Amino acid sequence: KHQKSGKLPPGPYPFPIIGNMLELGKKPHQSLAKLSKTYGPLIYLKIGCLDVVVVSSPEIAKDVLQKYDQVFSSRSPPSAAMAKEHDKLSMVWLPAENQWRKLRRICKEQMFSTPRLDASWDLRREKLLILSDYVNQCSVNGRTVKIGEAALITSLNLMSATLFSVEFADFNSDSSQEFKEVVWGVMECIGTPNIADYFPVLKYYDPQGILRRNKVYFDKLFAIFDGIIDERLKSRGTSVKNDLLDALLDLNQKLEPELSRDDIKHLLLDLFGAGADTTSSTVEWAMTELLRNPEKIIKARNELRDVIGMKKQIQESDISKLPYLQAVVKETFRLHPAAPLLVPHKADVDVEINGYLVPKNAQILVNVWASGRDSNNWLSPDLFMPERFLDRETDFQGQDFELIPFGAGRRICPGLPLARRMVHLMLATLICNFEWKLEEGLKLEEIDMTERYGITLPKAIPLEAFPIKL
Ligand code: HEM
Repeated sequence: KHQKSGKLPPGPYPFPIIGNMLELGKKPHQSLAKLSKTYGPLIYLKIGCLDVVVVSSPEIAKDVLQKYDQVFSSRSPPSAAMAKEHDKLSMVWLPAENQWRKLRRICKEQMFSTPRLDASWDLRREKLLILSDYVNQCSVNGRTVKIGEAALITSLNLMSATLFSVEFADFNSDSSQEFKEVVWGVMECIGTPNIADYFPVLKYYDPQGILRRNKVYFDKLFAIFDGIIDERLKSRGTSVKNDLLDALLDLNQKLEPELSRDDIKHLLLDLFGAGADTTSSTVEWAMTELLRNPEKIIKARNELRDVIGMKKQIQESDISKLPYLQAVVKETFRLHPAAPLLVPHKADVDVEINGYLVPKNAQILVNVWASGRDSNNWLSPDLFMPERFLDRETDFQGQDFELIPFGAGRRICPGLPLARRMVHLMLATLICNFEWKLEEGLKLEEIDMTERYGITLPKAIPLEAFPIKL
């Protein structure tokens, strides 16, 4: 039981039983940003039975994610994550202890380190050609491209290439549709506000049926993974792929296995679940901002042409030579962080922050969406202005707390190095050899900018535009 002596952070007055639940509304990141304007950068809410503490300034985010990192690195898994005992096996939801540390280490060593990523680049290269061919076809046939969908299929392709050299999501195939829908379904289940998360007695009743739906999606996904694993086990004798799946199976087949088959399937689920939608919605927002700002897309294209030349395919090693494109990506992360409240952390013990008590077991939300749009941190925060990053060193790798779309500290997104490559590559592919026209009659300033809240923050109305081959 936590000591009641300390003073809780300020916040709106809670109603009986539901507490401040109604304050969250349909877009919690926006409602919470508003509340922090009234109550300050550290606020306290009671949501049902849950203590919730919301952080909205870089300074306090640094306290939580760096200074007191150790006591704020647990999670309280949402009840949707209990499907197939995912909460007990998953890198995303495990507490920051041994099994979690092992999974993070394996991912880093086998997949996300620079040498590993450089070595798997060839597998990703052709998936970008598929994207470019698809856009080209749309241009020939005078059809629009749904940017978010094309980016999602490409993310799934790039990730399945990196993870197990297999292609799931061909642009037209049935299997791609199914895989895409399953991944979307999982995201929706985890992202839908679930009353059972705020009233633990409801956990086992699953009043909204979210847990049941999620189980069905997990079963489908595991059936796909089982198929891939079985096939690989058969072919391993004769051919070596040397991808993540081979590395995981090596660990599984050691005399004293480091990973069970279940561990492997839950890990793959985490990687696809956490990586696909975040990456593709970032690309969709970047293209949306660029289409609204024609002079900026031209600037980005000119830079690409200077550096890589016309018609040539971008290489991952080119990214570091493209400061303007990098600035476009940073500016997109500032205004449209894919996980606006990060993934909730949990306090293991009572901690005093900024003179206030953050009680044990409180859920900690870091509102990176709010600090990205806060005029205390940014000049003209509402303007899309990549130029602001050209003369400052700020990066999104977890050191500069005014820009932490991937979090910071020990829970920082492990997929960051791959995500960084994928986002730049997809954008470069879409920008370099194509001009984009909006649908008939739609004016630049009419592009809808509404966000749809979930665990990620995609555009509510998908962006569609006509490509014109240059
Ligand atoms: C633009 C793309 C991406 C963004 C914005 C993003 C953002 C994030 C954020 C904010 C977190 C939570 C950090 C925290 O708890 O404080 C996270 C966790 C995670 N991300 Fe990403 N991510 C992206 C892409 C990826 C990719 C491509 C992968 C894998 C291939 C991935 C795998 C994960 C995993 C496994 C976790 C959980 C880590 C843990 O709890 O220890 N993410 N990501």
